Amino acid sequence: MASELYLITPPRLPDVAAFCEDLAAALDAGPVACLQLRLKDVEDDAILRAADAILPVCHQRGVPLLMNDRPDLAITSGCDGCHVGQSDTPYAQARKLMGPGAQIGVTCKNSRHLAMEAGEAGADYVAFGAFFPSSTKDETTMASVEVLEWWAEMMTVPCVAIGGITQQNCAPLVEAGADFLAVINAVWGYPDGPAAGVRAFEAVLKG
Ligand SMILES: Cc1ncc(COP(=O)(O)OP(=O)(O)O)c(N)n1
Ligand SMILES: Cc1nc(C(=O)O)sc1CCOP(=O)(O)O
Ligand SMILES: [Mg+2]
Repeated sequence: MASELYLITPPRLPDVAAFCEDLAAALDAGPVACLQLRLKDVEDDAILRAADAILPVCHQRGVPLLMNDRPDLAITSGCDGCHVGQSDTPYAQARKLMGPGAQIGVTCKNSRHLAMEAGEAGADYVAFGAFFPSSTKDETTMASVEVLEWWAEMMTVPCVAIGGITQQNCAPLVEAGADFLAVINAVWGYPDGPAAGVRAFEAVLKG
């Protein structure tokens, strides 16, 4: 069983140019399956400027960029897809806006029902979490490893695990069958820098 790294940006990017240097180093350090641009409480203009700078860094390395929350901004900025939560644009509307070629994922917390609904509707992945307390996001629903095991055994739609995941605690999620581990702080806040954070995940994930 193999899991891949799904990287998410920090929630604020005060210096986008400096972030792009860190991002390039991180993507060059080891395998990253995709990047999600997740800026919270930030003006649309700033999100679009960030996407403009980040997109070439990703695409030069063959890494798709997904926009969090906002399929409309995903389209404007040329992102490859988007991630929507249960309080965001509904999946069906996101798909209608972005079209069949976009990669669209849906937050399903710890709910088999939400995941089956999203999977049947055509989501490219379902996301379960939070598996551990997160220093990035306070308000989360805790998820169990069992929901991952059940999904991985029963379904073919890929599943993402998120929430407080680190190089040290991710092994049970990998064993449970998570296709992707979505990570913020364990890479961007890694003591030796983001590139070292990606390398540390690579070492764990390749077993
Ligand atoms: C891969 C992935 N999984 C879950 C989330 C959380 O989405 P949501 O519940 O909409 O919360 P916010 O991220 O918008 O705060 C995610 N972004 N990515
Ligand atoms: C964005 C997000 N969504 C979550 C959920 O449970 O749906 S947890 C989370 C934060 C993930 O960041 P970190 O890897 O730093 O914990
Ligand atoms: Mg959201």
